[in-house]
Amino acid sequence: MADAKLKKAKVIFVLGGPGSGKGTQCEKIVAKYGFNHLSSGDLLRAEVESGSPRGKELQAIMEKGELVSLEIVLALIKDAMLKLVDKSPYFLIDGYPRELEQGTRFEAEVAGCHVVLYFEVTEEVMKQRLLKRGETSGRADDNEDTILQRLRTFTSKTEPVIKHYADKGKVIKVNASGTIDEVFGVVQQEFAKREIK
Ligand SMILES: Nc1ncnc2c1ncn2[C@H]1C[C@H](O)[C@@H](COP(=O)(O)OP(=O)(O)O)O1
Ligand SMILES: [Mg+2]
Repeated sequence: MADAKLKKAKVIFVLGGPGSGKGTQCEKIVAKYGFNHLSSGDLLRAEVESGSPRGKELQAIMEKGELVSLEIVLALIKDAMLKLVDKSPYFLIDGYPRELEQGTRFEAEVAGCHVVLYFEVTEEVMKQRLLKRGETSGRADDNEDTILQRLRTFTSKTEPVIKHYADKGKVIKVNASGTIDEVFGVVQQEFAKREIK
């Protein structure tokens, strides 16, 4: 059920393949605009860290590069949003929706989608960035086999989500192959065009 408190929420779905720079750009957006940032991956990893039975189940799924159940992700995001909505109405929802049903269920049960920020970059660049990140991230899924599986999951499941929102004129497509500051420059221009501030 949608919560009245979340009516004022302005949701920005942040999408892009693994390693496209979603987390990096969200950090820069938060620093400049003060928006709330929720990464479904971070919320899930926090659940794993907690060592709960649900966390253990989640870990097994994530190590295979598969997607976890819709109900769990939705509940984690909604709880987190309720705690933050008084701080800023804008929410960067990073790495969600991963598949179309996640988007439609989110819009029905949590809040509407204001806009989708999509970071586009080639698979080769994503792979290189992730292998580099894997040297220090400690993330179990930053290894070559899992990376390939995650890229495949992105193409088959998440690209249709982008198409769905593009058909509604809601997608801001950003070429994410430049430097971090170049990419952020484009993000700021696009936000200004849409009076996102
Ligand atoms: N524009 C850019 N140029 C070079 N490296 C970048 C970059 N944006 C991000 N990175 C680095 C930071 C990370 O080590 C890695 C993946 O970035 P990330 O923000 O964690 O991606 P995502 O959250 O989309 O998986 O690539
Ligand atoms: Mg990330």
